[in-house]
Amino acid sequence: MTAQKLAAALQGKLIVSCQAPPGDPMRETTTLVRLAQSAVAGGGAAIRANEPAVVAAIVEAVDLPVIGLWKDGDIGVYITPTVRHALAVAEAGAAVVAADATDRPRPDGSTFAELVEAVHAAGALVMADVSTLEEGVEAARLGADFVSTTLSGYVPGTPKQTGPDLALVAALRASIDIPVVAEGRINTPEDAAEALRRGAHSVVVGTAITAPTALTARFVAGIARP
Ligand SMILES: CC(=O)N[C@H](C=O)[C@@H](O)[C@H](O)[C@H](O)COP(=O)(O)O
Repeated sequence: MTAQKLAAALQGKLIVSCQAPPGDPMRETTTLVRLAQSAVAGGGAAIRANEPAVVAAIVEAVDLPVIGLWKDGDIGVYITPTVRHALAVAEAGAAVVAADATDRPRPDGSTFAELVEAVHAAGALVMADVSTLEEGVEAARLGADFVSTTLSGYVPGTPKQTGPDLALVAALRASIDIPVVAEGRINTPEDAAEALRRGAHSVVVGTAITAPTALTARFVAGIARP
């Protein structure tokens, strides 16, 4: 699919992230496929999913574009950290490969520009997961098709917030021409609508829809006696 066609399909729409952390009972391929099917039934416009085997199973099971990634570890650059990871996600059938586009060193010594080139050569699009305005501007210059605020709050020096980084959404929207995706800590439908008002092209929601362990813990903390 071309970037223009996909962007048109996702404008103003909800992308549902169907992931589960290591050790979580939901981290099982058929369970994650069911989550993706539920996202389809509820009106989601695309799925974001982790790991080639899960991406492939969801591509097979649902008729929506899949934004794939491959998390490896949880420190430094861990979202699709190398060209090898990116190509495996593209080969699994993802329409879009999401990858860390921060300015930190990548484990294979490659550059984000090389990843973009390799993914495009494999026939997929690229979503740049960034933590700052500068990274988003650079990712757009390097040929990313979408920029997402995924990593704001998770990279040292970026604001720790309980909700989405709406200031980053607005700043990116004012600075680059490619679609800006709001992602990270979108906790409510109101957060999602506000992100669109602030200039997001689409919104990605994960935890608030697909993470019963984290949601249960949130309620448990909410009713704990002080
Ligand atoms: C920082 C990082 O590793 N983010 C990951 C990226 O794929 C996922 O763990 C998040 O669930 C996803 O970004 C959606 O965000 P939220 O779950 O807050 O709606």
